[in-house]
Amino acid sequence: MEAWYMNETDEDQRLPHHCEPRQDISLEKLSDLGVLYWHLDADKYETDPDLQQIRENRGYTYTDMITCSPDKLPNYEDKLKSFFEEHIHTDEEIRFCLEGSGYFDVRDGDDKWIRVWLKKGDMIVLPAGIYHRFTLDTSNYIKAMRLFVGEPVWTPYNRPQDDNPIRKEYIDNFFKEGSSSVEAH
Ligand SMILES: CSCCC(=O)/C(O)=C/O
Ligand SMILES: [Fe+2]
Repeated sequence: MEAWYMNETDEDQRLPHHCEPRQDISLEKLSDLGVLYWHLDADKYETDPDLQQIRENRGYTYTDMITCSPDKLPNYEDKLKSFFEEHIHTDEEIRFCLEGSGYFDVRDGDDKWIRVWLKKGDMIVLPAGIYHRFTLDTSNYIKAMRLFVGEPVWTPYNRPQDDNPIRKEYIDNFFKEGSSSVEAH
């Protein structure tokens, strides 16, 4: 997994959008934003004890698969457009990349975009309430496992969501005085 601050030019969203010079982001910085990461064996996902352990620890009872590519995803253009609208969810968004790759963009505490490049074997958790979006990269292909606690609710709430209780809870947990990420700096 690689992550970096984005340049916010109008270039194609599928390009990397590195700053010049590039500004890489550590896993620690991502965890300060509530973003969790593991690298697992994507070829063993059906029997992998490490994946099983994460599912048990975090209560991920539901799984399904999504393939995003022009020929595999129904309503491809509309779906990709809506994935790239900045939004939050009221639950975690959990994705485990089994094939291909794609970009999850998340906002940091200063409202800057961090681009997280998810590749085969990478598993990411975006916390409820974090502003984010998704795009394919130039490979135009990702197959991912989607995990969820209980019955899935995929509803996106597009920005602005400043009065949404889940957004407020996210801010309180990660950016208010006394929260773990603020104390760490
Ligand atoms: C590779 S999963 C597609 C993106 C998605 O499901 C989502 O909800 C983005 O926010
Ligand atoms: Fe999302």
